Amino acid sequence: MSWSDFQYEIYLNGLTGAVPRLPTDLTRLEELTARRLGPGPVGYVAGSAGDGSTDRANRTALERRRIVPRMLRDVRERDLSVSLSGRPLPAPVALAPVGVLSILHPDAEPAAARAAAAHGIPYTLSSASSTPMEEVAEAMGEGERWFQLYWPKDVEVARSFLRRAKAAGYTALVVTLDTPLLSWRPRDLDQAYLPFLRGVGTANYFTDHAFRAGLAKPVEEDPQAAVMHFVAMFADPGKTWPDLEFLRANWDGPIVLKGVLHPDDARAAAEAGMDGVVVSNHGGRQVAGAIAAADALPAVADAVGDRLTVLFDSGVRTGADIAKALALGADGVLVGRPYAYGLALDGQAGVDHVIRCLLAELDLTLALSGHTTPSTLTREDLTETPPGT
Ligand SMILES: Cc1cc2nc3c(=O)[nH]c(=O)nc-3n(C[C@H](O)[C@H](O)[C@H](O)COP(=O)(O)O)c2cc1C
Ligand SMILES: O=C(O)C(=O)c1ccccc1
Repeated sequence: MSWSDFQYEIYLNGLTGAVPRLPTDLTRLEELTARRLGPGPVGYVAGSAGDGSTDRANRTALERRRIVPRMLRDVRERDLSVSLSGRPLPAPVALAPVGVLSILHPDAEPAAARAAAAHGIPYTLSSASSTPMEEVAEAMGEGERWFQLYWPKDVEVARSFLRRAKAAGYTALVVTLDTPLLSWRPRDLDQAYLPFLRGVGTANYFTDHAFRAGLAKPVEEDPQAAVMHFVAMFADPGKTWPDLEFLRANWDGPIVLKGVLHPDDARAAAEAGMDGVVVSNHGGRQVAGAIAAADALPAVADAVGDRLTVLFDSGVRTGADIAKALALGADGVLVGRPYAYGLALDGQAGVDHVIRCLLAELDLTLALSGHTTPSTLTREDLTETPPGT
């Protein structure tokens, strides 16, 4: 079975007049979602920080890199599987943590988790999910189960989350560093729309005994106060590098730091005993004016690629984008908004569609560029068009 069999499946279905329910060019999903959903939810998902310049730069930085295909290399047999920190994966792709998915579809996180599990692709559950982590863990099946931690101010809640995640069978911890505060997001500000203030994205907190212990009244009696407590404690702008010892001491699996853009921060992650980094600017949602993630990737890969697993996200929309990220030094990529739109448009089937499109296109991109495995892609396979041309 090859990932690109999906291509033939689509053509064969076409013989009976059927066409795919969603477009196979995933860059079209945002516009379709915008037509389907209200302006609040779509603004929240599609929006980004400030003037949107980093969001756009993420795409431009990938588009400026062009693949230089090689010919006559026998590409009949291909294998997309990789090993990340010694764990085998069927392809160098995972679903990024995206909080509050119930604003997009009632089936929310469990649907995304099931779609990923059906392909053996890791799903990263956000701390700010609309469904408690235990319930989503069930939906993830027996493969990898990644949990993303927003590192709370309250150390008891942090401890409790790590304990619960371990008990629920999560295999890796993804700690997001770039969101100690929520950024300036004009699309949300102009609509006065924030999901948490409407009680979405708090499921892990409201079910947590340590969180509940910090409330004057039970959540059920004063939900508004519970929401305000969540907003005040879900992240901590006071944390510094030595605090990572707490995570190492309280989590005995792999730890990946998400939101690293400077090679010195990547080196600090290695020195702190971390297992990996995600080169990411949070899909342009945090620092408007930040470096494009693809522009930051090569220096981080050079600094720690031999010591840490280097993952990448922010701007991946096509199989070719994945190939480019791998060529720039990533071991794997996370995909954010595309699967969120897939969920919004067609629930679990929509997420399945997004995964199949990305992996089929990656398989074909590799083959047509002269590769049979992700591991042979290097910077030599890319050219870079100077900015502004
Ligand atoms: C609606 C939305 C919610 C997000 N929630 C989280 C989150 O809870 N935790 C986190 O670490 N990242 C979160 N992210 C960032 C993604 O994990 C990822 O870094 C980003 O979406 C990648 O960029 P892309 O959307 O261009 O693929 C969120 C992104 C979006 C669009
Ligand atoms: O919106 C986001 O980008 C995000 O990361 C987030 C932060 C807090 C709660 C839910 C999602």
